[in-house]
Amino acid sequence: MARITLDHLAHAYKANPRNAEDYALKEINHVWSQGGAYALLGPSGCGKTTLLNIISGLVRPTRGRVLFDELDVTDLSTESRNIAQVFQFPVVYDTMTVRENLAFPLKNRNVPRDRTARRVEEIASLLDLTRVLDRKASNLTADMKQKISLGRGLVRPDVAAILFDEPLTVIDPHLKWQLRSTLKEIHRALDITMIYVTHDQTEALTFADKVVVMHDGAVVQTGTPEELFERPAHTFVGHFIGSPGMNILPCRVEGSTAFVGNTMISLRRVYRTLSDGEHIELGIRPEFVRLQPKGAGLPVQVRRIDDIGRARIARVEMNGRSLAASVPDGISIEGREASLVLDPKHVHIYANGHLVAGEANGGQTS
Ligand SMILES: Nc1ncnc2c1ncn2[C@@H]1O[C@H](COP(=O)(O)OP(=O)(O)OP(=O)(O)O)[C@@H](O)[C@H]1O
Repeated sequence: MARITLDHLAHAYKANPRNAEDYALKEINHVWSQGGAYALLGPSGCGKTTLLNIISGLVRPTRGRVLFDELDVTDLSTESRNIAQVFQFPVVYDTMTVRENLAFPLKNRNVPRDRTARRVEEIASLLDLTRVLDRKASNLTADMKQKISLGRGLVRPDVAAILFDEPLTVIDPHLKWQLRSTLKEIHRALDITMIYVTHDQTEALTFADKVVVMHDGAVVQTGTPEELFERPAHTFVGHFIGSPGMNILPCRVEGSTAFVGNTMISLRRVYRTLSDGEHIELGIRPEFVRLQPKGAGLPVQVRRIDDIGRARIARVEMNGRSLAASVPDGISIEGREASLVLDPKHVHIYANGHLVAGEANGGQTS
């Protein structure tokens, strides 16, 4: 079990990288605490697998170091790093029984037979595999085989960390939600550092205590699911997390007022530091925007209203830009013209994509 430190880590697949665009992974400094449950979340191509492969030792970084506790492992092979990995597709021995498959990583390391047997029973019970322990793996479904792969990853109690690379890809959708919460329970039971790579926000937010969001080769925010929702540090995080994602509107800001077109929006904070050359945007989640009949607020045109069970969401348009808003109970809109009212507590201001803290009216940054 280990704390994992990424120290000035960067990676370029091309030789002699010159500028930021040449790097698949831009410089990262990060500490994964011992025993933490982390998700590495981002769209395809953002560099997740590259980072995971650097931690596991499959890829040597162009720059920087990887430390497991105090030990520099940058030049150590995957085998000597003492980590377990679970991949997208099952890695099982078809000719062996489920019990033999689960025992394999322990047998390989000469763990005594009675300890192996106890651990296999424990892991099988956590993954609900007990009833198939003596069946041959070859006869099982892809779901079951992937559970065995998960079990093989989890069975060694002494690993520095377990790395999961999109482990639920082959799992049947109706079993996915169940396995997601099972993995979370397993993390609590085993106290091992776990890093879970996914492009699926639901998987990341269910599994992880801390989510590391990547975009275009860089970490744009590390935070709890609540922090990512309440205070996205980058417009990408606002847009990528949430369903629907955060509304982003170009604006102009003067002190504590934002101007979106001709509409003035009062802000809770004061923004004195924005400079002229920066691209300024206002971000607010649909949950904090109310659709109202035409009147005060941002003038919009309603395209449609979706009933998503727990709420009604309006899809609206403003100057060719699509936005989403909540529809309060009892509101009915005649025709297409309507207004949006923003809750100032949840309005964020971004400069060139990055959150600007602003100052509270008392003069403190917040
Ligand atoms: N072996 C390689 N050689 C050259 N470029 C690579 C190599 N592996 C990945 N890349 C590039 O590095 C970037 C990051 O890829 P990476 O696979 O790490 O992203 P990812 O977020 O894991 O995406 P996915 O979920 O699709 O695997 C991409 O632009 C990809 O094309």
